[in-house]
Amino acid sequence: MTETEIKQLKSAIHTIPDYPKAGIMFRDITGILDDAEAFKLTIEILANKYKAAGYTKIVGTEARGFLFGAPLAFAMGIGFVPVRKPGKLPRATYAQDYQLEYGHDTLEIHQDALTVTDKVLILDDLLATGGTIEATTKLIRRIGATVTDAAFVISLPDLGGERKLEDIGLSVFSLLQYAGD
Ligand SMILES: O=P(O)(O)OC[C@H]1O[C@H](OP(=O)(O)OP(=O)(O)O)[C@H](O)[C@@H]1O
Ligand SMILES: Nc1ncnc2[nH]cnc12
Repeated sequence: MTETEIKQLKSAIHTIPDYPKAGIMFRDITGILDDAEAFKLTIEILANKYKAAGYTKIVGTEARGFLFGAPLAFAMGIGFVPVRKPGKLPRATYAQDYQLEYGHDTLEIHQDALTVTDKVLILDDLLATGGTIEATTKLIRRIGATVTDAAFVISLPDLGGERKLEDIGLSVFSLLQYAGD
C-alpha cells in the first residue's frame, strides 16, 4: 500500500470522540462505503493480497464485517459466510459469547455453513480488543474448518487485539492503524 493510498483511505474515515461511550474514539467506516473510489481501493488491495492463497470462504461478522466481507468474497470468486448476532440465523447454529470494547454479546454461525475442508479468511472492518474475532475463530474451528488469517480495514494497536489473535494462531493484517489518539 502506498502512502497516497493510506492518506486517501484515512481521509474517508471520520473520527467521533466519545461515541458510543465517553472515552471511545469511534472510527466510522461509512465514509469509505459512500466513496466509490475508496471502497474499490479497499477491496482491491485485500483481494490482491489474498487471492493466490487458496481460500475457499470469507467469514464476516455482523454487521460491519458484512459490508467488506461480501464484496471481498465476490472479488475473490469465493463464498461468503455470515457470523451473526443471536437469533438471526434460521438453521442449526453454534454460539459463542464474547466481550467488546464497550459491552458483551453472543455470535452464531450455521453449523453447516463450512466443512473441515474449508480454508477460511476472516474479514472485519475494525480490530479493537479482538474479542469479536476471537469468538468468530472459535466458531469456525468448532466446525473443524481451517483459519489462520484475519484481515481488517482498521486496527487500534493500543487495545491489544493483534496480540490476542496471534495468541490463538492467527496472522493479522490491517490496512490502516490508529494508535495513540
Ligand atoms: O475487536 P473488538 O473489541 O471485538 O471490536 C471490534 C468489533 O466491534 C465492532 O462491531 P460491533 O460489535 O460494534 O457491531 P456492529 O458491526 O454491528 O456495529 C466492529 O465492527 C468489530 O466487529
Ligand atoms: N473505536 C471503535 N471505532 C469503531 N468501531 C469500533 N468497534 C470497537 N471499537 C471501535
